[in-house]
Amino acid sequence: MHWQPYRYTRLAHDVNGRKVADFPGWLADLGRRAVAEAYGRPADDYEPDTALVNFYDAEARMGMHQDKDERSPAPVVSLSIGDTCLFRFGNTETRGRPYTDVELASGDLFVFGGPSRLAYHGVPKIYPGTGDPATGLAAGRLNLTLRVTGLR
Ligand SMILES: O=C(O)CCC(=O)C(=O)O
Ligand SMILES: [Fe+2]
Repeated sequence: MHWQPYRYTRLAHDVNGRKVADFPGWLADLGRRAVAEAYGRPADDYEPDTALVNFYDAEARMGMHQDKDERSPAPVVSLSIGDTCLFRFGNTETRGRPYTDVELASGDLFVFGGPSRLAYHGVPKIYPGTGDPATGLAAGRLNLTLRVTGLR
C-alpha cells in the first residue's frame, strides 16, 4: 500500500501512478521478530503490508499525532537509521502531557502495540551529525514504520 496524506492507496498517484513494490519478506520477518520480542510471545501472525519511510534532514520535525489511518489494531514497528532524534511518546488522550521523551538512535526499534498503539507521538528534534555514515546514510535520519493497513 502507498500512503499519501492521509490515506492509503494501491497506486502511488502522487509519485508515478504505479503500483507499489511488494513488501519485502525479510522486512516482514524483522517485524515479526520485533513484535515477538516486545510482546514476549511468537508473532507468526504479524503480516505488515506497508512500510512508511520518512526522511528527516537537520531541521525536520514531526508534530504530535496518532497513527490511525490503518483499519487494523496490529502493532506498528518503527526502525530508525542515521541521526539520533528526540522522540516524544505521549498518551492516547491528548497531544500534550503526559509524555515521555526518549532518544532514538540508529538501529533502535520501537513497537507501538496494545495500549500504546494509538498513543500520540512526534519527533521534536534531530541531532545532526550523530549518525554513522557506515549505514550508507551520510546525513539525516530515516524512519521506517511497518504497518498492517487492514486494507487490501
Ligand atoms: O520518525 C519517527 O520516529 C516517527 C514517525 C511517525 O510517527 C510516523 O511515520 O507516523
Ligand atoms: Fe506516527
